[in-house]
Amino acid sequence: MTKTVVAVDGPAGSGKSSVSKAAAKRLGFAFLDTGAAYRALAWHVLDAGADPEQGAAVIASLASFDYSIGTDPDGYAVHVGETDVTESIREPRVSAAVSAIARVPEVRTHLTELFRSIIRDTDKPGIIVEGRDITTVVAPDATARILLTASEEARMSRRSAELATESASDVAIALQKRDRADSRVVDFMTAADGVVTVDSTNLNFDETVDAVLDVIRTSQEK
Ligand SMILES: Nc1ncnc2c1ncn2[C@@H]1O[C@H](COP(=O)(O)OP(=O)(O)O)[C@@H](O)[C@H]1O
Ligand SMILES: Nc1ccn([C@@H]2O[C@H](COP(=O)(O)OP(=O)(O)O)[C@@H](O)[C@H]2O)c(=O)n1
Repeated sequence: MTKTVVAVDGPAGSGKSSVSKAAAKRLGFAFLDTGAAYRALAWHVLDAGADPEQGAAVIASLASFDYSIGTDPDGYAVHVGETDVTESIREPRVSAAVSAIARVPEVRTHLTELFRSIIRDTDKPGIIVEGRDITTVVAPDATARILLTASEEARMSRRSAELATESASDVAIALQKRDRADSRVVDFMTAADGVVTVDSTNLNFDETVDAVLDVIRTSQEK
């Protein structure tokens, strides 16, 4: 049986991770959070005391980047070497550093290869892969390709509801800044040819999961 690959892209806070995870659980599929890898590399660069703005230092750190991530949608751990970084990669200092390392072409090539090998190796009937360039670069031949969007206002209020320790305005500013920096590298605000847009602005969580499952079902029938 051929493996179903589902590619999901979109801006920060659009629901990529939570919605993809829920859809993967419903389908018995694996789930891959590619943003976690970019975050883990940013963590690794900071941990080594290197400057994430220095492309050469970031490229040099790839050699010692011993990364692993689980693909179980019920819970996955992210490791760099022996260190469990599942929680620490969500810290604001990592979020603030990640766009700088993500714009280095050598980083993108390295991580794209890693994602493709994880997709190849999964033993589940399918995998949902979410990020910024999955529909266009990592898996342009995916069975289903989805751009998950939501208004900036909805994305910011969802994200600030999650991060109780920070003020809503700090979260909003950081999110806008990261989206702006990221969209200079990859276009995740407009759907490429053949990519289906799911706008979750006026959908609740379950309705968004259902909309994504519908797109997957329709693509599998083709
Ligand atoms: N349609 C929706 N309606 C309400 N809340 C949502 C919806 N989709 C996602 N969320 C919530 O928004 C927050 C951000 O979602 P997340 O999956 O982390 O986004 P992303 O991975 O795109 O950054 C999460 O708390 C999630 O539960
Ligand atoms: N496919 C991807 C995924 C993430 N990224 C980068 O990784 C960062 C973190 O991604 P994420 O998906 O964890 O971010 P959130 O949208 O969940 O906050 C993004 O801000 C991008 O800089 C990327 O460049 N390409």
